[in-house]
Amino acid sequence: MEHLTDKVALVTGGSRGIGRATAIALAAEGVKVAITGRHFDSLQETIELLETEATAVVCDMQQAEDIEAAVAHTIETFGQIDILVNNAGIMKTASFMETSLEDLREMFETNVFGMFQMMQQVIPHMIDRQSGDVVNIASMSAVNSSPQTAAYSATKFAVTGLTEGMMREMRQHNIRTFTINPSAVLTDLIGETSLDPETMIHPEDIADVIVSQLKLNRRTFIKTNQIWATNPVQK
Ligand SMILES: NC(=O)C1=CN([C@@H]2O[C@H](COP(=O)(O)OP(=O)(O)OC[C@H]3O[C@@H](n4cnc5c(N)ncnc54)[C@H](O)[C@@H]3O)[C@@H](O)[C@H]2O)C=CC1
Ligand SMILES: CC(=O)C(C)=O
Repeated sequence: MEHLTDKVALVTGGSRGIGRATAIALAAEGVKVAITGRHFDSLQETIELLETEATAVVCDMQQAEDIEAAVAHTIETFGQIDILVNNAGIMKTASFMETSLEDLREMFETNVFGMFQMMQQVIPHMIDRQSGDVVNIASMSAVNSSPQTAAYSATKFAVTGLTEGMMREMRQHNIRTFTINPSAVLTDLIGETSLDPETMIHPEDIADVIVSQLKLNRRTFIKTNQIWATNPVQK
């Protein structure tokens, strides 16, 4: 297994949920962490939980200049980026006929275009160093689409396509790319559910999967996974 100590990670959407749990888990491994999000105060709350060198940058994934600045800040602060965790995302649910074009656009802006721009900013640094790990959070909604989530699913199917093609181009540079497909995780994004929270996946479980995959010997990686709750029960 690889050690992650002294590597540098940039985690988007680090203010809560899966992003915060991932930042905490990476920090516990000795990784230096930069987190991004839209609100300074909630980013600061995460920073206080990190037992490592850490920095926070306000960055709206819908703004290209914010993404550029966040990457520049991370490189200035830590000198490199070894691990990019593309986690920031939004979900708006509605029946197909009630889905507005505006909501579809907003989800694509954050979940796909933001991720695309973040990768285009970070990957050149990884190519220069002939090493790097990109972790893209897709979803089980990238595998199956369902009533009420056609538009969200479309963004996550797009994440899969974007990620796989990029991965096939970049592995010649020793850049590993992991697509993570969780089913329902207990976070603000999922909101109220009919499931007993204790039986759902918790954000820390996803963080554990990410850390364990990153620790694999660099000659190998898990291209895509599917993370399910073992026995989700109704409340
Ligand atoms: N919670 C769930 O059941 C599942 C979530 N996912 C994915 O996991 C990722 C993280 O979601 P959760 O932690 O569950 O949600 P969350 O709502 O708790 O956290 C989302 C994070 O993304 C950030 N974010 C949203 N829009 C942004 C923008 N325009 N610019 C910058 N940051 C922005 C938020 O501020 C927050 O930090 C998302 O990509 C989501 O689609 C995937 C499968 C299941
Ligand atoms: C929210 C989400 O992406 C699920 C339940 O797969």
